[in-house]
Amino acid sequence: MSTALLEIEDLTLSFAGVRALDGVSFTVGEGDLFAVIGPNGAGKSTLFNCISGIYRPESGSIKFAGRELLGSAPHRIAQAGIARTFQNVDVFPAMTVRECLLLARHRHLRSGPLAAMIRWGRSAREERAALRHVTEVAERLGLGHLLGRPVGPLPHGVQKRVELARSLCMEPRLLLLDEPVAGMNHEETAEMAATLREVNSDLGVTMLLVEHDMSMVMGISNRVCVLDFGRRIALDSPANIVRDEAVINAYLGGAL
Ligand SMILES: Nc1ncnc2c1ncn2[C@@H]1O[C@H](COP(=O)(O)OP(=O)(O)OP(=O)(O)O)[C@@H](O)[C@H]1O
Repeated sequence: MSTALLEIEDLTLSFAGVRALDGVSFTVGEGDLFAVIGPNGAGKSTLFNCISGIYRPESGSIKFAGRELLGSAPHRIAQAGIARTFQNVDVFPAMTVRECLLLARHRHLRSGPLAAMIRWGRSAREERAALRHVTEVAERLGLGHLLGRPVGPLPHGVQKRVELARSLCMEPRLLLLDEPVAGMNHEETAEMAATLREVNSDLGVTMLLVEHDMSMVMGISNRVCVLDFGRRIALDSPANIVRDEAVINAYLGGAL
């Protein structure tokens, strides 16, 4: 059994009387490729928003590497080592891939604008290191030849890879992936699945994934948590989840 990296305990949050999360608990182990699935409105995005500090749950606890995250601002949570990808790449379309990745990387630098003026030596070194790191990440994700190209006109599948690269430039310990293959064709989905597996095993990045593509989820994850109406209805290996009657009735009957 791996060491616990993310411990979610009894998380509850309501919106105008609707229980978006209702006493949800689970643990993501270091190195896991952990999926959260469930029908529309099950509470998956709400869960991500709680972990990344955008929503504050009414009760419960979210521990990351043993430290309570509840009440921490989103930028503190990111600094603690949790990065997140969004369903759509949220950048200025005219930005190049390089600029987009450098922007993410800059949050990682120690020098702010003032330090950049005063201690330009360290700042220049950090800039060079940032550029090296961004290039390495882009090459690993097959984006090296696109570094100078604007993000806006790139095909959807490539933009999703840029989004993944952007989050990896922050060197996260835990990556929250929000529907990483939504809108992708079969080939792009297979490529993205292989990349995620590689990032998980080669870079040792633990992943928490929300996705509706069930064959992709079952193919890459080692643990699956199923939510329905804000409640956890199952938590098991993919092989057992596809046979679970409650899961089939609530979700997989329609999704497989
Ligand atoms: N900001 C909000 N204000 C009001 N209700 C919300 C808000 N965010 C989520 N909800 C409600 O909480 C419930 C859970 O929604 P959530 O978006 O977390 O589900 P989901 O599992 O991510 O769905 P999907 O698969 O469609 O993205 C839904 O009933 C939704 O309408």
